[in-house]
Amino acid sequence: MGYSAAIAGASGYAGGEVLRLLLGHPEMEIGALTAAKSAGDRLGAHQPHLLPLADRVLAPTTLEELRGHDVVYLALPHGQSADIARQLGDDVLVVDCGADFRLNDAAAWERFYGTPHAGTWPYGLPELPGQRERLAGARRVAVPGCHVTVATLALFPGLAEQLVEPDLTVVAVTGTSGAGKAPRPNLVGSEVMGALTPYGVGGTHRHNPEIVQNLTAVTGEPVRLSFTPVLAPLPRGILATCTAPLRPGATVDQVRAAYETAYADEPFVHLLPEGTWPSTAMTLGANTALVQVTVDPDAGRMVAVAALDNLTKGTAGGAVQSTNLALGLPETTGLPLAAVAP
Ligand SMILES: NC(=O)C1=CN([C@@H]2O[C@H](COP(=O)(O)OP(=O)(O)OC[C@H]3O[C@@H](n4cnc5c(N)ncnc54)[C@H](OP(=O)(O)O)[C@@H]3O)[C@@H](O)[C@H]2O)C=CC1
Ligand SMILES: CC(=O)N[C@@H](CCC(=O)OP(=O)(O)O)C(=O)O
Repeated sequence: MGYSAAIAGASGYAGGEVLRLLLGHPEMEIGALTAAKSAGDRLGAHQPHLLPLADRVLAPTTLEELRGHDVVYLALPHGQSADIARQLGDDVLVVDCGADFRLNDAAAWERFYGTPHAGTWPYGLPELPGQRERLAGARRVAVPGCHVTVATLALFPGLAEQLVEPDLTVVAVTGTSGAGKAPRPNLVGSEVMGALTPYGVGGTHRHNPEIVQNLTAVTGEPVRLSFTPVLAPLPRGILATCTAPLRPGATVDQVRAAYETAYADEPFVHLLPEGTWPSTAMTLGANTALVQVTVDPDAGRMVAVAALDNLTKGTAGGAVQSTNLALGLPETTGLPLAAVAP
């Protein structure tokens, strides 16, 4: 074992998925596990699927518990990461699954999160152009939001090759685990089961500025985005349907070639064979994003669809992938390519 890792927020969904992946990671030893009101409980009371760790006891989330590890994963509610991260030394790799350090633009942060901006860290989406270089050797990583990962991967190759106008629509159907474990009125079983429900409609969802940030960096032009998330009665998974107007003269062959080139060497992002469309079920538990793209000639638009597991490639898998890059390990170490089916 090369590195020790502490996990803050180990009783939550994101922390639990980080732990599931680290249990299969040959270079990682699992150190402190911390929580807030669950401190003092057995991990097994909150994560019964993580049998090898069931008898570990959750500690309070304090500096004393977290320091002394090579890597600290923060899987805490928004706004809880900055204080802890500030106190951990620069020799520690801190990987934040929350939003605190994702945005460059302090005004956008304050508009969507309503608190002062904590800062900006290297962004944990290795597939974005130039990002692997920024993650190599990093000591701080901001893991993207799950809707942001799926929308960015669905759209960036077409934008990067200037085949579509930066005037985007994204409708992302998402499973309920994206909302975390804390109970919410619209997330009780009888409200969710048998229903599809939009939320964060009309440009109000906090992932809007993060998607725009990523795609503006790719195009170098201002990006207009209409993003609508839809809650679905699934525990895991996001399916994003994304469209953009074709630029004059752009063809379906050029669009397909752009995606083939962008993803040819990617270990975790796969362009499916023509005619096969992604489904969330193809990605469950795997660190994969599956993509398909075509052109709707009557609408004059590119249509790109991507699926991933919000807890794996959408959070914890992205976190471990970025950890591998930051530590100089092979990027794929410990990360599953095979999903669970049916
Ligand atoms: N779920 C997802 O798909 C994704 C989640 N994320 C991000 O990951 C982070 C965690 O989300 P998720 O796991 O879903 O949330 P959960 O509600 O499932 O878990 C939250 C965790 O944080 C702990 N916690 C709560 N308040 C505090 C506090 N004040 N100090 C220390 N620990 C605290 C909880 O402990 P206790 O049990 O004791 O309350 C629990 O372990 C969030 O920032 C989220 O936005 C990012 C991408 C996707
Ligand atoms: C179903 C659901 O509520 N999903 C969450 C996605 C959470 C996520 O990706 O994480 P961050 O909160 O870290 O950005 C949402 O839309 O807010």
